Amino acid sequence: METVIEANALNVGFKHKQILFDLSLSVRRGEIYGLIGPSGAGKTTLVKTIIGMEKAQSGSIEVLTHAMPNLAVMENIGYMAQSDALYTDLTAKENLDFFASLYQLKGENKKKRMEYAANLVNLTPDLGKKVANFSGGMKRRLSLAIAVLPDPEVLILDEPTVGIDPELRLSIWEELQTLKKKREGDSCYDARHG
Ligand SMILES: Nc1ncnc2c1ncn2[C@@H]1O[C@H](COP(=O)(O)OP(=O)(O)OP(=O)(O)O)[C@@H](O)[C@H]1O
Repeated sequence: METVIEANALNVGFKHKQILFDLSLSVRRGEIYGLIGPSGAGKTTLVKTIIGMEKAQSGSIEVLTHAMPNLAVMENIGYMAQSDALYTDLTAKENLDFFASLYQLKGENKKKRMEYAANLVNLTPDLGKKVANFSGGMKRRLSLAIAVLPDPEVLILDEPTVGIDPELRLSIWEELQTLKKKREGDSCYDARHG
């Protein structure tokens, strides 16, 4: 099976602190790859290095066979950050619409993807509400909806179900499993605490 994320001998650090030491990993197409570790271990740092937001001091990182950072590859990665990057003055629907446009979605396909993503996280009834009035869990759910919007080949989720109730958490994981089976094109990278 094709490798979609390939990290080799990565060393990443900030000023005087080394965070990742000689780290290598390989994620194949269709694989759900979970990363578990204590707070501060470097999970988010690794995620950011994979998508090209942090620079490695040495080593290499390729996504979909391209060295990162690579703008075209970025468009094929759904990324849900640990802290929600949402426009709180806009409604949930306006946020989805904005990010859908960033992902170059248009017309009927854009509408379908927005409906699918909102439904995935049970936010359809709340689409008209301003995000400023959302709870923490609702913001997490909207962030997850945004990550899946473009139907990406690689889905990177940093603690996706924190603050989401157990029932919805289960249904989100079931849906991610379905996505993986259905498309064989989704690779999920999930960072969470052990
Ligand atoms: N931009 C930065 N500048 C300096 N230090 C940083 C920076 N980003 C992260 N760190 C440090 O790197 C270490 C790893 O942080 P990181 O966020 O990757 O951990 P984590 O495993 O994701 O933790 P958590 O589970 O709490 O989110 C921490 O000690 C953190 O303070």
